Amino acid sequence: MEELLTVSGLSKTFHLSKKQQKLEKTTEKVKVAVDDLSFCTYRGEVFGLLGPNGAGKTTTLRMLATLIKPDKGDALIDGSSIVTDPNGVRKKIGFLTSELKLEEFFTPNYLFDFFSELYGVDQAERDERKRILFQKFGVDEFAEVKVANLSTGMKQKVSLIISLVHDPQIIIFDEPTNGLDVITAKVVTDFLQELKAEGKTIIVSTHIFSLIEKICDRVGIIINGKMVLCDTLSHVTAEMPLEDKFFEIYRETAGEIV
Ligand SMILES: Nc1ncnc2c1ncn2[C@@H]1O[C@H](COP(=O)(O)OP(=O)(O)OP(=O)(O)O)[C@@H](O)[C@H]1O
Repeated sequence: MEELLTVSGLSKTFHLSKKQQKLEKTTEKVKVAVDDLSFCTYRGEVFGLLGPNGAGKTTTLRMLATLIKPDKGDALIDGSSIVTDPNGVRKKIGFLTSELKLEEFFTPNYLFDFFSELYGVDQAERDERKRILFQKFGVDEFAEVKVANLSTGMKQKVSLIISLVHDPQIIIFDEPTNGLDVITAKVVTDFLQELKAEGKTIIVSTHIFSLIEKICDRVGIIINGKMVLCDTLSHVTAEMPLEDKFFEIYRETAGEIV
């Protein structure tokens, strides 16, 4: 199996403002969000990063997507380093987060073309990809409607499509079904399975056990910024269901659940 993503000792600490200290209910001035994290992802697999709120999933994926820099460590994505070659990484990945805000004034059609041009996608290729993706997600009817007037689910579908304009081989999704209604969540989950069938490598973060069980080949459990278990889903669930295993590990590492 070929390692397509190799994460080595990634760490990220945030300085907390007074307001953040209050929100986090702490007097500590810093927060270690990601603590010496290492794992790998093989070509063509779906890797799930599972963890509770605040575990460090989003921070990890934002570092992999080169949106923020690690304090320590590195990750190689298809040979490109997130530290020394962020532009190389950006060409190879698609990054989607439920927090992605599309510019409300523009239409899906305009945004697709805009981002395709940004990535240097050939026009014929762009039009064909747009036709397929717009049809698959029912965006064609809304192609000329301003983002501001789209429903939340439709906005999320457009964000997903936009993240794929350059047909990336590696797709990084932060909480892909967060905030979606059940129908849209299913469309997105089914699509992830289609992408996997096409041979794409997918990294998803989630706190939803069923999503991991449905689509992931391997899973990494992250608690308090540390990777506490990383293995194939079949190994992790050999003795008990994923949810039970997760809580067993959680009690061992973070203490009793209150
Ligand atoms: N920009 C920031 N400044 C200060 N603290 C931050 C910042 N971003 C994240 N954190 C803190 O780092 C920790 C990890 O956050 P992160 O968003 O990575 O967790 P997560 O596992 O994605 O959680 P969730 O499921 O709630 O999104 C949290 O305590 C969070 O409050």
